[in-house]
Amino acid sequence: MLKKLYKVLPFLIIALVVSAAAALLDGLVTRDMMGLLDYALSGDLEAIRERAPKLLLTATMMVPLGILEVAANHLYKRKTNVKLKNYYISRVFLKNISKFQKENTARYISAMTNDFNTLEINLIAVIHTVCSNLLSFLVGIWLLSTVDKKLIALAIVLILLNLLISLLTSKPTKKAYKERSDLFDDYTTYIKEILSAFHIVKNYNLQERVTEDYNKKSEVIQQKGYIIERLFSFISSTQNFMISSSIYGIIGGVGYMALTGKITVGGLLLVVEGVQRMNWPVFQIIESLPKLFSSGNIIQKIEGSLGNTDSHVETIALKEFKDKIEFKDVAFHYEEDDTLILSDVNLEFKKNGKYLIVGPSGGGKSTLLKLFRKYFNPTQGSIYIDGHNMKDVKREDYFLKIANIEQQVFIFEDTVLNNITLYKEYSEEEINQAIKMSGLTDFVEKLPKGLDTVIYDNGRNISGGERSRIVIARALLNKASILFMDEAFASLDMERAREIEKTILALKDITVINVSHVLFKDTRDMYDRVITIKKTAY
Ligand SMILES: Nc1ncnc2c1ncn2[C@@H]1O[C@H](COP(=O)(O)OP(=O)(O)OP(=O)(O)O)[C@@H](O)[C@H]1O
Repeated sequence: MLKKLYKVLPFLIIALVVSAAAALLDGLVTRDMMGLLDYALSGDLEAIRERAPKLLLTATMMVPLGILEVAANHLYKRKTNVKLKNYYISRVFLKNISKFQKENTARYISAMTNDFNTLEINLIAVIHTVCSNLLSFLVGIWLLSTVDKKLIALAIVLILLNLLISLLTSKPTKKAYKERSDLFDDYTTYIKEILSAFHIVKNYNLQERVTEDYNKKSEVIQQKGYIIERLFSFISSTQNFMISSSIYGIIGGVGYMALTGKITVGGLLLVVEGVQRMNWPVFQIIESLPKLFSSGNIIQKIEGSLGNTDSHVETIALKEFKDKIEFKDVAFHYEEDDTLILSDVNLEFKKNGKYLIVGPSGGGKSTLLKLFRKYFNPTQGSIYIDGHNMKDVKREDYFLKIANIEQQVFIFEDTVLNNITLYKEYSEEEINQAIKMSGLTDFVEKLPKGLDTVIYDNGRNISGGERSRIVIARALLNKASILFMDEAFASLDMERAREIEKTILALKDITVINVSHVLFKDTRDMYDRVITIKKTAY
């Protein structure tokens, strides 16, 4: 993940160059002003007249440079945030479907919200803060060195002292941030759960209990936030003390030099100004370093959520489904349980054939479909597509050939049209045909804006049957070679289900594999084969 930061290095460099220019210009203005003060005290009006316009011009340039500095910093932060988030989401989508489904999605939500926010503040902003403050600090040293080079040694002592505090405090800071991030994972899971179970909470009058639990969890998170703040206030006050003592030491030293006539009044003020200029950057750097160090743990945690990816390399490209899919001596059990769900499966599915899979509840029908869909590989035996072991077939090629109609329907918060086409280009005729075949014509005609009507919140404003017909239209439009259906008609009335099933079974150029509890007498004969799965696991 850190490697991605190299890609935004040019933006960081631009931001720092602008910051350096602004700090240098500021330093020059300060130095020249103190010079003018010395001329004023010595009554040299000629020198003042000569230098004042130049100083005024230089000082005016500070305004546009300041604006540019803010803009460049903002650009760097924006680019970096977007880059890291892009990297994360694209890696998440590289995950195998089965592995992803096994994990708690709250982990990703927490990473994409809380952990990325922490990184934005503790890593992305801090990298810029540390570098730009270092530049301001160097300008401060330069100002001191124009008065007396020995003062640089004092500045170095100041840095070392504060660096030591940072290192000493970084360990507890790291720990507190990691604990807080883990707490956020649990918290997100919990919120996700109570919101998904909203109706159960209301129906069973569990509001009080849930509110109490929620308050307790919020309290723990707030407490952890308070511990982090307390830690930082301790760090800041110790640093304040160290920095103030060092500054007073330096000011005392140059005060003595001024009294003994070793430096001018302008020089004295320049030293005070230089020290002040070093004070703020040092404070900022030291405050930021523990945050920067704590980012390592968060990055590790984010990277951890990206693990668990399939390492098997698929080598076979599949241009077209030409002939058949065969299950040869296939047995399967889920990773976390040794009980065989399927065993001795020897089946052949011909291209454009129509197959119905029936069997008892828990018999393994959906599991068989998951093997078909490449969510899992068989524990024993193999599945072949056109003679190629399915395990080695590139999933992106295979997924282009298949369409799915499942019981669990997902509808995007978008128009009916986009939900049917899934943002791909189809002709009007193709779209109308899919709408007709899935029995959506009446529904679309009644909609206030027709196909442009927006469906809200996973289909809140439409019925279960309408949602499932949208998904049927989506699958038909996709013109896949193989259509997998898992209790696809469960939310439809018998009449409509039978009608759509007939339409689908009448399609010539598609292989249909339909898992269903229900077997209609009048569609039975339209299938090439009805396969009954027997329950293996008891
Ligand atoms: N992800 C999983 N991890 C472990 N066991 C699972 C998993 N999914 C399903 N099972 C188990 O596998 C068995 C078969 O489940 P499956 O969903 O394939 O059956 P099914 O025939 O489709 O049932 P139904 O008709 O009730 O949907 C069940 O005993 C189930 O508990």
